[in-house]
Amino acid sequence: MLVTGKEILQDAHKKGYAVGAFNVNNMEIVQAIIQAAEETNSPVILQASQGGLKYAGVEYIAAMAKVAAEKAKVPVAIHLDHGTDFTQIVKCIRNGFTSVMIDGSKHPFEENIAVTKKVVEIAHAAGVSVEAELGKIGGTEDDITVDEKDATFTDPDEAEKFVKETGVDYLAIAIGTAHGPYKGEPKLDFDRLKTIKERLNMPLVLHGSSGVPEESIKKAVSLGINKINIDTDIRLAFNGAVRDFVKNNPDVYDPRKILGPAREAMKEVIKGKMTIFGSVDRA
Ligand SMILES: O=C(COP(=O)(O)O)N(O)CCCOP(=O)(O)O
Ligand SMILES: [Zn+2]
Repeated sequence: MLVTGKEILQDAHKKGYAVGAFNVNNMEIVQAIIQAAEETNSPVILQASQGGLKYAGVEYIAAMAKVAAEKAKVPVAIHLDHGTDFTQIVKCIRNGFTSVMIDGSKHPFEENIAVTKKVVEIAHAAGVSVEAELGKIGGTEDDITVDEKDATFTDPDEAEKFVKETGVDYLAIAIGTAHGPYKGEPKLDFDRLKTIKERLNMPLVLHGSSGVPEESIKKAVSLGINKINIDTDIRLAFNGAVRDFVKNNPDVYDPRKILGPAREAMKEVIKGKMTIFGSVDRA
């Protein structure tokens, strides 16, 4: 059933588990996520970045996600990931998204507060939940690039002021993760996470979670992470399955036969994440 991000994440926050937020760019990815959620009885967040909306069109993403959510036997929220453009954010709200991220992390602190407050006001008026970002999460994906040196961790004092002044529902924090594939093993600042959780006592979000070792993810969940963003690991599962199939079936040209195994491979990866996050049987 279609719910807001806040409904899903408040439960996760209260009971100490995390919910996967998986990026969608086409029908097979949407189906893989929903199948994984139903097979594990997990709540789940379908999310699209601005890059994903550019690729598929907001109407297509919204239509697929709404059908999927309304038919699903588990709670599903539809989330805009890394929204930076106010018009785009309003467009998502008008298209039925139940959660939006305003990523003001590239602005100075006071400006991040200002842009975030503006989105909270309009989103809450429409019954839509809001995620914001404080501190800079490094790494590269299609539309997001933050150099290592510019990646700055979230300051607990600033986080307290930020949340009080903006009224956001959940906060993406920078504690050592980065978007996209890792070169070495990411070292997460768990002490910082613990302090921020104690000070804010609200749902927290981890970006750049693909490739983070399982024990680090479990420790982050135990210390208060409740929404975990995954994109790269889904891309890698899709990519591997398609390449394998095409290599082994050079004469097959039916997209259903090529994309079907990719859907299955993505589903298995996503079910594994839900187990690690602790969202299994929480629906
Ligand atoms: O935090 C994450 C996922 O990080 P991961 O890929 O490292 O799992 N995200 O917000 C996904 C960002 C995807 O952006 P784009 O569609 O522009 O490439
Ligand atoms: Zn992200």
